[in-house]
Amino acid sequence: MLISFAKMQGLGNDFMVVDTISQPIYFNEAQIRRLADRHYGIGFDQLLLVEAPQQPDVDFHYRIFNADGKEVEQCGNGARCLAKFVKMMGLTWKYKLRISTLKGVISSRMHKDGNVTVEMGVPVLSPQRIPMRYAEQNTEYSVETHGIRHKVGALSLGNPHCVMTVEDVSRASVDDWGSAICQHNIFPEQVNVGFMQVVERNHIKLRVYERGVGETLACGTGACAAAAIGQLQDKLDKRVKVQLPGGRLTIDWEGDGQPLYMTGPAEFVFEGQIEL
Ligand SMILES: N[C@H](CCC[C@H](N)C(=O)O)C(=O)O
Repeated sequence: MLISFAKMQGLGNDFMVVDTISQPIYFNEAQIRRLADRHYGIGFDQLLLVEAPQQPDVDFHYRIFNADGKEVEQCGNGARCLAKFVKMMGLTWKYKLRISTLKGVISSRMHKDGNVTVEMGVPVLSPQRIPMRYAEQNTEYSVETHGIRHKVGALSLGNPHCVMTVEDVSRASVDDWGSAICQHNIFPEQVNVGFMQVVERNHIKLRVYERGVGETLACGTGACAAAAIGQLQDKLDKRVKVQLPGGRLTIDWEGDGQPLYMTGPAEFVFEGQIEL
């Protein structure tokens, strides 16, 4: 069976995007892993499936699968690419969309300069709902791996994130510490691990070890998590420029109980077909 897809990327975080409205298709974990392979397959960090809405006042439903084949709850860079994809493919004429995911509804707005702003929802801070095995909610938690006690902030944007502050991101042990913390038993569903360097109160550098992928060039929900955790720890202001290896996002957050807004680019790379 030939499947049409688009390859897209948001600051180098790359995606295979499939319209499953006009071509109803499902992929099992093994197929996703094969397609994600950068030698034997198409190569991507996440697979995004665009589906018809499952509830009123929503334009599309959107399913997200990491390169390891597992379905996850949210993807920020993917949401910007999806907004551009549905417009490009003529699935909508709208510039503002409401998009449901596994854990909630987000909304996107496309700007004339091609950038997309996504309202990413209200971050969840209670440990039990991240989920994280900690009784009390705090702005900082200790997570010990390899005899090192890491201090991290943690929250959920539908998907779980923790963020540590480092002096210099270019020297952070992203792979070693990232994989150890990601699989730490304090996070029953694993976790995305951010390494944040505070340059100024409105500017950070960030690298992210993503659950189910490893380090990516950019992570939209990771940028949101770092901006919010940095604000909660009184290190950052309400608007933060987040410099990731793949490029820059702007994150706005009015504080606890309010939604996060992420603004950045979304690029179409190529369209193709693949035999499943
Ligand atoms: N790896 C993440 C999903 C993708 C998030 C990222 N690509 C983004 O832009 O938010 C997780 O397992 O929760």
